[in-house]
Amino acid sequence: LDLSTFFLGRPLTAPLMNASGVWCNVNSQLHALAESEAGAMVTKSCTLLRRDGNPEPRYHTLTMGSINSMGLPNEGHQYYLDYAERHDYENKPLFFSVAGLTLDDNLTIVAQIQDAYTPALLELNLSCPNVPGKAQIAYDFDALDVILAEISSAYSRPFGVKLPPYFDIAHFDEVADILNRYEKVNFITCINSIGNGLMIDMESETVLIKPKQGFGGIGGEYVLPTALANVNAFHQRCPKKSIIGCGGVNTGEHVFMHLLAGASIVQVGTALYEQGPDIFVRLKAELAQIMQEKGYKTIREFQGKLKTL
Ligand SMILES: C=Cc1c(C(=O)O)[nH]c(=O)[nH]c1=O
Repeated sequence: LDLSTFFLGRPLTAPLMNASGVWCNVNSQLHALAESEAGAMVTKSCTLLRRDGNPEPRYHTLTMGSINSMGLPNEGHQYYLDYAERHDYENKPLFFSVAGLTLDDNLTIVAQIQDAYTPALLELNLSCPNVPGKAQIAYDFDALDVILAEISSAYSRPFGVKLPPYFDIAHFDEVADILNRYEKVNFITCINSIGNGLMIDMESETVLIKPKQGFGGIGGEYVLPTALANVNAFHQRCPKKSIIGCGGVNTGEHVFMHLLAGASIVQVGTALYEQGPDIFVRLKAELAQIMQEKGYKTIREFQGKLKTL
């Protein structure tokens, strides 16, 4: 039974990795991911300089997922470049997430990744919903076009984008048209959290997190249908690009659904946050069990083969 998958010519031991921001802020967490059964891993989205992020409480577990308004806390881009230098790329590929606060910051960080000759793969995060006063780039289609043009000319290697969820077919069409104009964008990670949800504590009649009057990104089981739709929408519209699925994954069935919808790799966020890196052992076993029952020997046999009625 072959759970391995190929991504940009690289064999991965499993089509599983963390979602950026989860279990990947500091070296101890990155080391744990490197030692885990995940087939790849990604660093926390970084800014030019270190950030404390938003005031706490800024993450809360919900019955079917999570709400977060972390505010982009990270150790600054150099910290992750230092990690990328030490990472064992024979063990598993490393993705490097960047979420600069300005276009210039993004260009500065990307230039330094370029100069570092690191084998890490750039995942440009265009979808952070939690930096007060900063609208998501990927919801501003002109800004999206500009940043892709700028990064494409500043960065000589293929890269990927981390997108927020879209909820309108016209938006899938328009964003895919923009992405397809950039052949250097050779993977798309769908989805980031569903921005600016709100949950309430009945006993205290209060919001659950401190930042932004309680508004935060929603993750976990709640977002699975939206995540699958975005994976499939971009899989259909961007045939020359690979899709990395993210959103709502907590079982082998969820992994199978993301792969069937068109994902090549599946990221785990909320469930990883709650259960830790051992989750990859369980997800691999559950996916293998499902493939066994269905008579699939490799992921290629069903990947992207979602049927319609
Ligand atoms: C990079 C910031 C992000 C954050 C954050 O640091 O608040 N939370 C998310 O759910 N998605 C993000 O992209």
